[in-house]
Amino acid sequence: MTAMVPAGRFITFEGGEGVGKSTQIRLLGERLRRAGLAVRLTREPGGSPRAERIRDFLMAGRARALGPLAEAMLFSAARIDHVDTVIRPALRAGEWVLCDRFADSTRAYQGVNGGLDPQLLARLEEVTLDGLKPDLTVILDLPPLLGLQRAAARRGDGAPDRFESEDLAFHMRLRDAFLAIARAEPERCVLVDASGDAESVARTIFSALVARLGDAVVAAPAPAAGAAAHG
Ligand SMILES: Nc1ncnc2c1ncn2[C@@H]1O[C@H](COP(=O)(O)OP(=O)(O)O)[C@@H](O)[C@H]1O
Ligand SMILES: Cc1cn([C@H]2C[C@H](O)[C@@H](COP(=O)(O)OP(=O)(O)O)O2)c(=O)[nH]c1=O
Repeated sequence: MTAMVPAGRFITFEGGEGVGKSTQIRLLGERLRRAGLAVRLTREPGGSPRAERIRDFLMAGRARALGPLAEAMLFSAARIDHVDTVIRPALRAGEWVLCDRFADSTRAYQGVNGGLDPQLLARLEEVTLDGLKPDLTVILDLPPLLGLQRAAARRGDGAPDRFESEDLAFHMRLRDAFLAIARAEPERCVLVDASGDAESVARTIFSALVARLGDAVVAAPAPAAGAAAHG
């Protein structure tokens, strides 16, 4: 008889450009590993070999000419592979999956991007996720100009990608779209002010996580002596 593995937890990070998602995922991942949990960091679009190929196409802006609906479908196609081949198997194996962007990014970016019927987008999300729902979604909030400045500083001389190059009005609407998601689903989402330094934002996120999923964090097996905090 095989021992029952407790199911993992699925935590997604969302927000506009340069809000600090990658930084915070890394910090939370390190902290959860130190607590003895098996942690998997992943991202969208991408996260599996097939989805990464779709990512390259999307981020180069090559799907833009196909129009907003086709672009939304490509993000969803990448997500189906990522969910099936990475996220669900990891959760079944008891891992804590931390994902940099997920379905809320399609709601916000493709919703703001243009003229799509919200009901159609909602239906697309439903068939794409097939019942999968994050246990917690951290929405990082920052004034768009600040996020774009952070993203530009990170990029250096490189060209802005498909959505960084949209105008400021787009990024203001995007912020409102994420705030609306946080308001509409308070049981799933936690809204975090991302304007502080990385360590203080990380502390806020960890407190929220303990408040929402505390039992699971506390029930984690103690890390083995000398265990690496990464890997
Ligand atoms: N709290 C913070 N304060 C200032 N700079 C930050 C903070 N968090 C991240 N950064 C920096 O801002 C840039 C974007 O952060 P990143 O984590 O890559 O954001 P995202 O994944 O949301 O695009 C990086 O250069 C990062 O080092
Ligand atoms: C997952 C997803 C991302 N996106 C956009 C958001 C980002 O501009 C881009 C992902 O690029 P990425 O380099 O991961 O950006 P960031 O560091 O801001 O997370 O794709 C969508 O438009 N729809 C989606 O469903």
